[in-house]
Amino acid sequence: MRCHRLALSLGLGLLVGTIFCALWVYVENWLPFSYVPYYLPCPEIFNMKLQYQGEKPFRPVARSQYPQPKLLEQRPTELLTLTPWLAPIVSEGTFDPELLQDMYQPLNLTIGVTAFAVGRYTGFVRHFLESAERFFMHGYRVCYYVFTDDPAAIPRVPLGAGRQLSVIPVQKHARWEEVSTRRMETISQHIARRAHREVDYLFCLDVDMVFRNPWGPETLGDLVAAIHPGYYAVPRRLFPYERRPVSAAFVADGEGDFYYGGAVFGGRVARVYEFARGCHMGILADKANGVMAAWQEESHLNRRFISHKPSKVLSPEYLWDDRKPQPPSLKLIRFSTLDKDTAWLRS
Ligand SMILES: CC(=O)N[C@H]1[C@@H](OP(=O)(O)OP(=O)(O)OC[C@H]2O[C@@H](n3ccc(=O)[nH]c3=O)[C@H](O)[C@@H]2O)O[C@H](CO)[C@H](O)[C@@H]1O
Ligand SMILES: [Mn+2]
Repeated sequence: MRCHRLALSLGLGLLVGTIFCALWVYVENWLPFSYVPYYLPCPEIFNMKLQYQGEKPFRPVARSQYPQPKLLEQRPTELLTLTPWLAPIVSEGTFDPELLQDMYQPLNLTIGVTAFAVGRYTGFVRHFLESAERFFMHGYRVCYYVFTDDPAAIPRVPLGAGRQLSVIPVQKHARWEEVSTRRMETISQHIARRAHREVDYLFCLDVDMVFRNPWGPETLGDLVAAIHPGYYAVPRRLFPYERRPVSAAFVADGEGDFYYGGAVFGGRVARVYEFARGCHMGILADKANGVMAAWQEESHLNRRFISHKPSKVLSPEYLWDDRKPQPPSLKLIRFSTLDKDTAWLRS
């Protein structure tokens, strides 16, 4: 009998103990535990859990038929300031340079520039760099990446504080179209290998050009395109897009926003990587089919900007051509193509 009672009380004790433990674990989960000293104003913030919603993947624009935005829409001397997808179109008078300077300077940004100088194009580097030192992103850290087949021919232009030049050897291709087109491949590889660690923003520029007026933080954006000086007042059916459906750069009639120049594009380094890589993919697809697009990588760039809209558009102030007279709609020229002997350069 005694034995029976002992076993019963032991079992009961075990049951009570188990219930107590389970209750404790349950209650402990509900107790707001905190390692935060009492003097913090709102310790409960440390016990709050954020419900992260995975970042939505970017989807290319699928709709292709809609009215063309016109740069000279309002009055012949006034440029459009906003695209239909709400990207600012940057031109003199649309921004306050001092305000932008105050906003961007404390961010301590580094801006990269790529320029290719292959073959006789090495002759442009001095003028390009000297004018950039005068006008490009004044007061910011700048990394110039000059890609060349002849490093010895690149002049050592004196650079301002916080500005540096890297000369990167590249292979020379026999045809100039190949040199121009291969830039997309080289740029994306260079970003992946190196530039993504060194710069916040990257601009990819033609080297046969010169800066004539300030180019500042107003140009910074996620993905930046520049309107080509030859086609800013032209209906889009006359844009020199690639029109053969066999090419990956094909653009149908009735598609397109602005015709952008291949001489200027840029943005946040990660976005430039995606962009240049995408263009390179199109170029590779064309190559596999034995096709060279009408304006080489510029055709692929234009194709891609239709589905991957730029978040900021630079007016032709940022991509002008010295061979054209300055129109009344442009208050100043900031970056311009030099008059050059194309046949000699490319021979
Ligand atoms: C204003 C504008 O949008 N210009 C575009 C246009 O003509 P462009 O006549 O301006 O092309 P271009 O002769 O300047 O070549 C483009 C760039 O490739 C480099 N390069 C080219 C050839 C060479 O032998 N060595 C060399 O280094 C150099 O950096 C040059 O600036 O069409 C080209 C493709 O056909 C590019 O899309 C250019 O960006
Ligand atoms: Mn050029």
